[in-house]
Amino acid sequence: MSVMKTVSVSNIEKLKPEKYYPPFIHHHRFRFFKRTLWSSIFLIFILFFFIFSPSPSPTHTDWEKRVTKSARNTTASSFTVLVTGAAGFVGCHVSLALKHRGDGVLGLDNFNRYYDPNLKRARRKLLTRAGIFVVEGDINDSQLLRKLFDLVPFTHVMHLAAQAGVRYAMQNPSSYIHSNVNGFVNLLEACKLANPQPAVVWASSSSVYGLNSKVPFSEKDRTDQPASLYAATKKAGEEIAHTYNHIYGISISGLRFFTVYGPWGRPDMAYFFFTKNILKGKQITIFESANHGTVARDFTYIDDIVKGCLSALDTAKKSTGSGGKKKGNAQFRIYNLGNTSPVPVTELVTILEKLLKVKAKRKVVPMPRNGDVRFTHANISRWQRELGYMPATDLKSGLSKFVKWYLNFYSASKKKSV
Ligand SMILES: O=C(O)[C@H]1O[C@H](OP(=O)(O)OP(=O)(O)OC[C@H]2O[C@@H](n3ccc(=O)[nH]c3=O)[C@H](O)[C@@H]2O)[C@H](O)[C@@H](O)[C@@H]1O
Repeated sequence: MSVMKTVSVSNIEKLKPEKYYPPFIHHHRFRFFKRTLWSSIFLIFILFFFIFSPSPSPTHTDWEKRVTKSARNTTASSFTVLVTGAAGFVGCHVSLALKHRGDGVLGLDNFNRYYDPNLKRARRKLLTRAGIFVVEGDINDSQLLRKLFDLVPFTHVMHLAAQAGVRYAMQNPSSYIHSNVNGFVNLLEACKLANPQPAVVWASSSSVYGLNSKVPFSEKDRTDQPASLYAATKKAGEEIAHTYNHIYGISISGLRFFTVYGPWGRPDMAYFFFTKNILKGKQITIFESANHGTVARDFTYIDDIVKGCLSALDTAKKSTGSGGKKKGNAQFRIYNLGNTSPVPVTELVTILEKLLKVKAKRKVVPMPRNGDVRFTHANISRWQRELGYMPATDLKSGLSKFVKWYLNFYSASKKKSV
């Protein structure tokens, strides 16, 4: 008002177009400007968020749907199987075979870094294509296991998750206890409480025969002199399995695998890294026993092992307990799954040389004290008699299939990375 008084009318006329505003209007304009600015910034931020944020992670219900869909079987008489270690070598093959014949399969794998996780992820791609969902998680995670058992009434658990490898046990002993002892107990705890209780088929190892010298190894032979911590944890697994069978009525079948090899195999195994090194022109170290003695293995081809696993699942009887209570004696079995035809490691190298058409740079050294045993040889009469199967693949044919896969897989990955 005071301003109005001191300014003449003609001056006012002049001032108007020059935008004279009283102070309160100035104040409003400034607030309005500030608000608009902040709203625009906010809007831009929201826009950016929607445009550039990664696609939303699946909701919990999506995850549950994937779990139940994957585990759905095609006929009422087929199985619903939880396969632990599904992204592993044997796990991947067994999962595919089960799905192929109409069983519902849910995979579980922790994708650890013991060997190249890219290979595990490539195996997972195969499984996904076949309609198998692999849950990324550890068998030590009780909450996760409980959730899976709540969602799916598994009829069977094919337990193949483990810390594998004989020699690595000297570098990382606790990983063997973590997976092969703690993990196994944790899984059996979940099976014990499940309703219905599933029948469990799991992978033990030929290494439980340890320092035994009587061949071929029979399931009736002693298994109390393991040569490695790996073997000791597998032996512990067999005893733990017996306890859960005895107290809780879980039907359990242990399969003693004999040096399994084949396509999609494990890079930590000799046949695999020998192939890699022979192709690269690198030296390979071949162990020999005392007095230039032969070191040999009863190498068993993956397809034969898969058939062994499936026949063990097919002949597994139901568990008798429920909700942690035993209602009667349950089935307890152990089988050797071997080829029953041991081959010296030197011979394995000769076969690889022929298949790869490259001469290996061999260095023969005395077998270090690393947990390895001199030889393995399976007596498989029980497998034949009770599961009705005989392995059908000799080392030469099996390695030929492996080499074909190896060359294909790694030349394809190389092309992709270029
Ligand atoms: O059958 C089994 O129970 C076991 O078979 C394999 O263990 P292994 O038989 O020792 O297989 P590799 O590690 O592939 O060794 C095969 C042979 O090559 C020999 N070898 C290994 C490494 C090397 O540098 N040089 C060498 O001569 C070993 O002494 C052995 O005789 C697996 O690694 C174990 O996980 C499995 O449980």
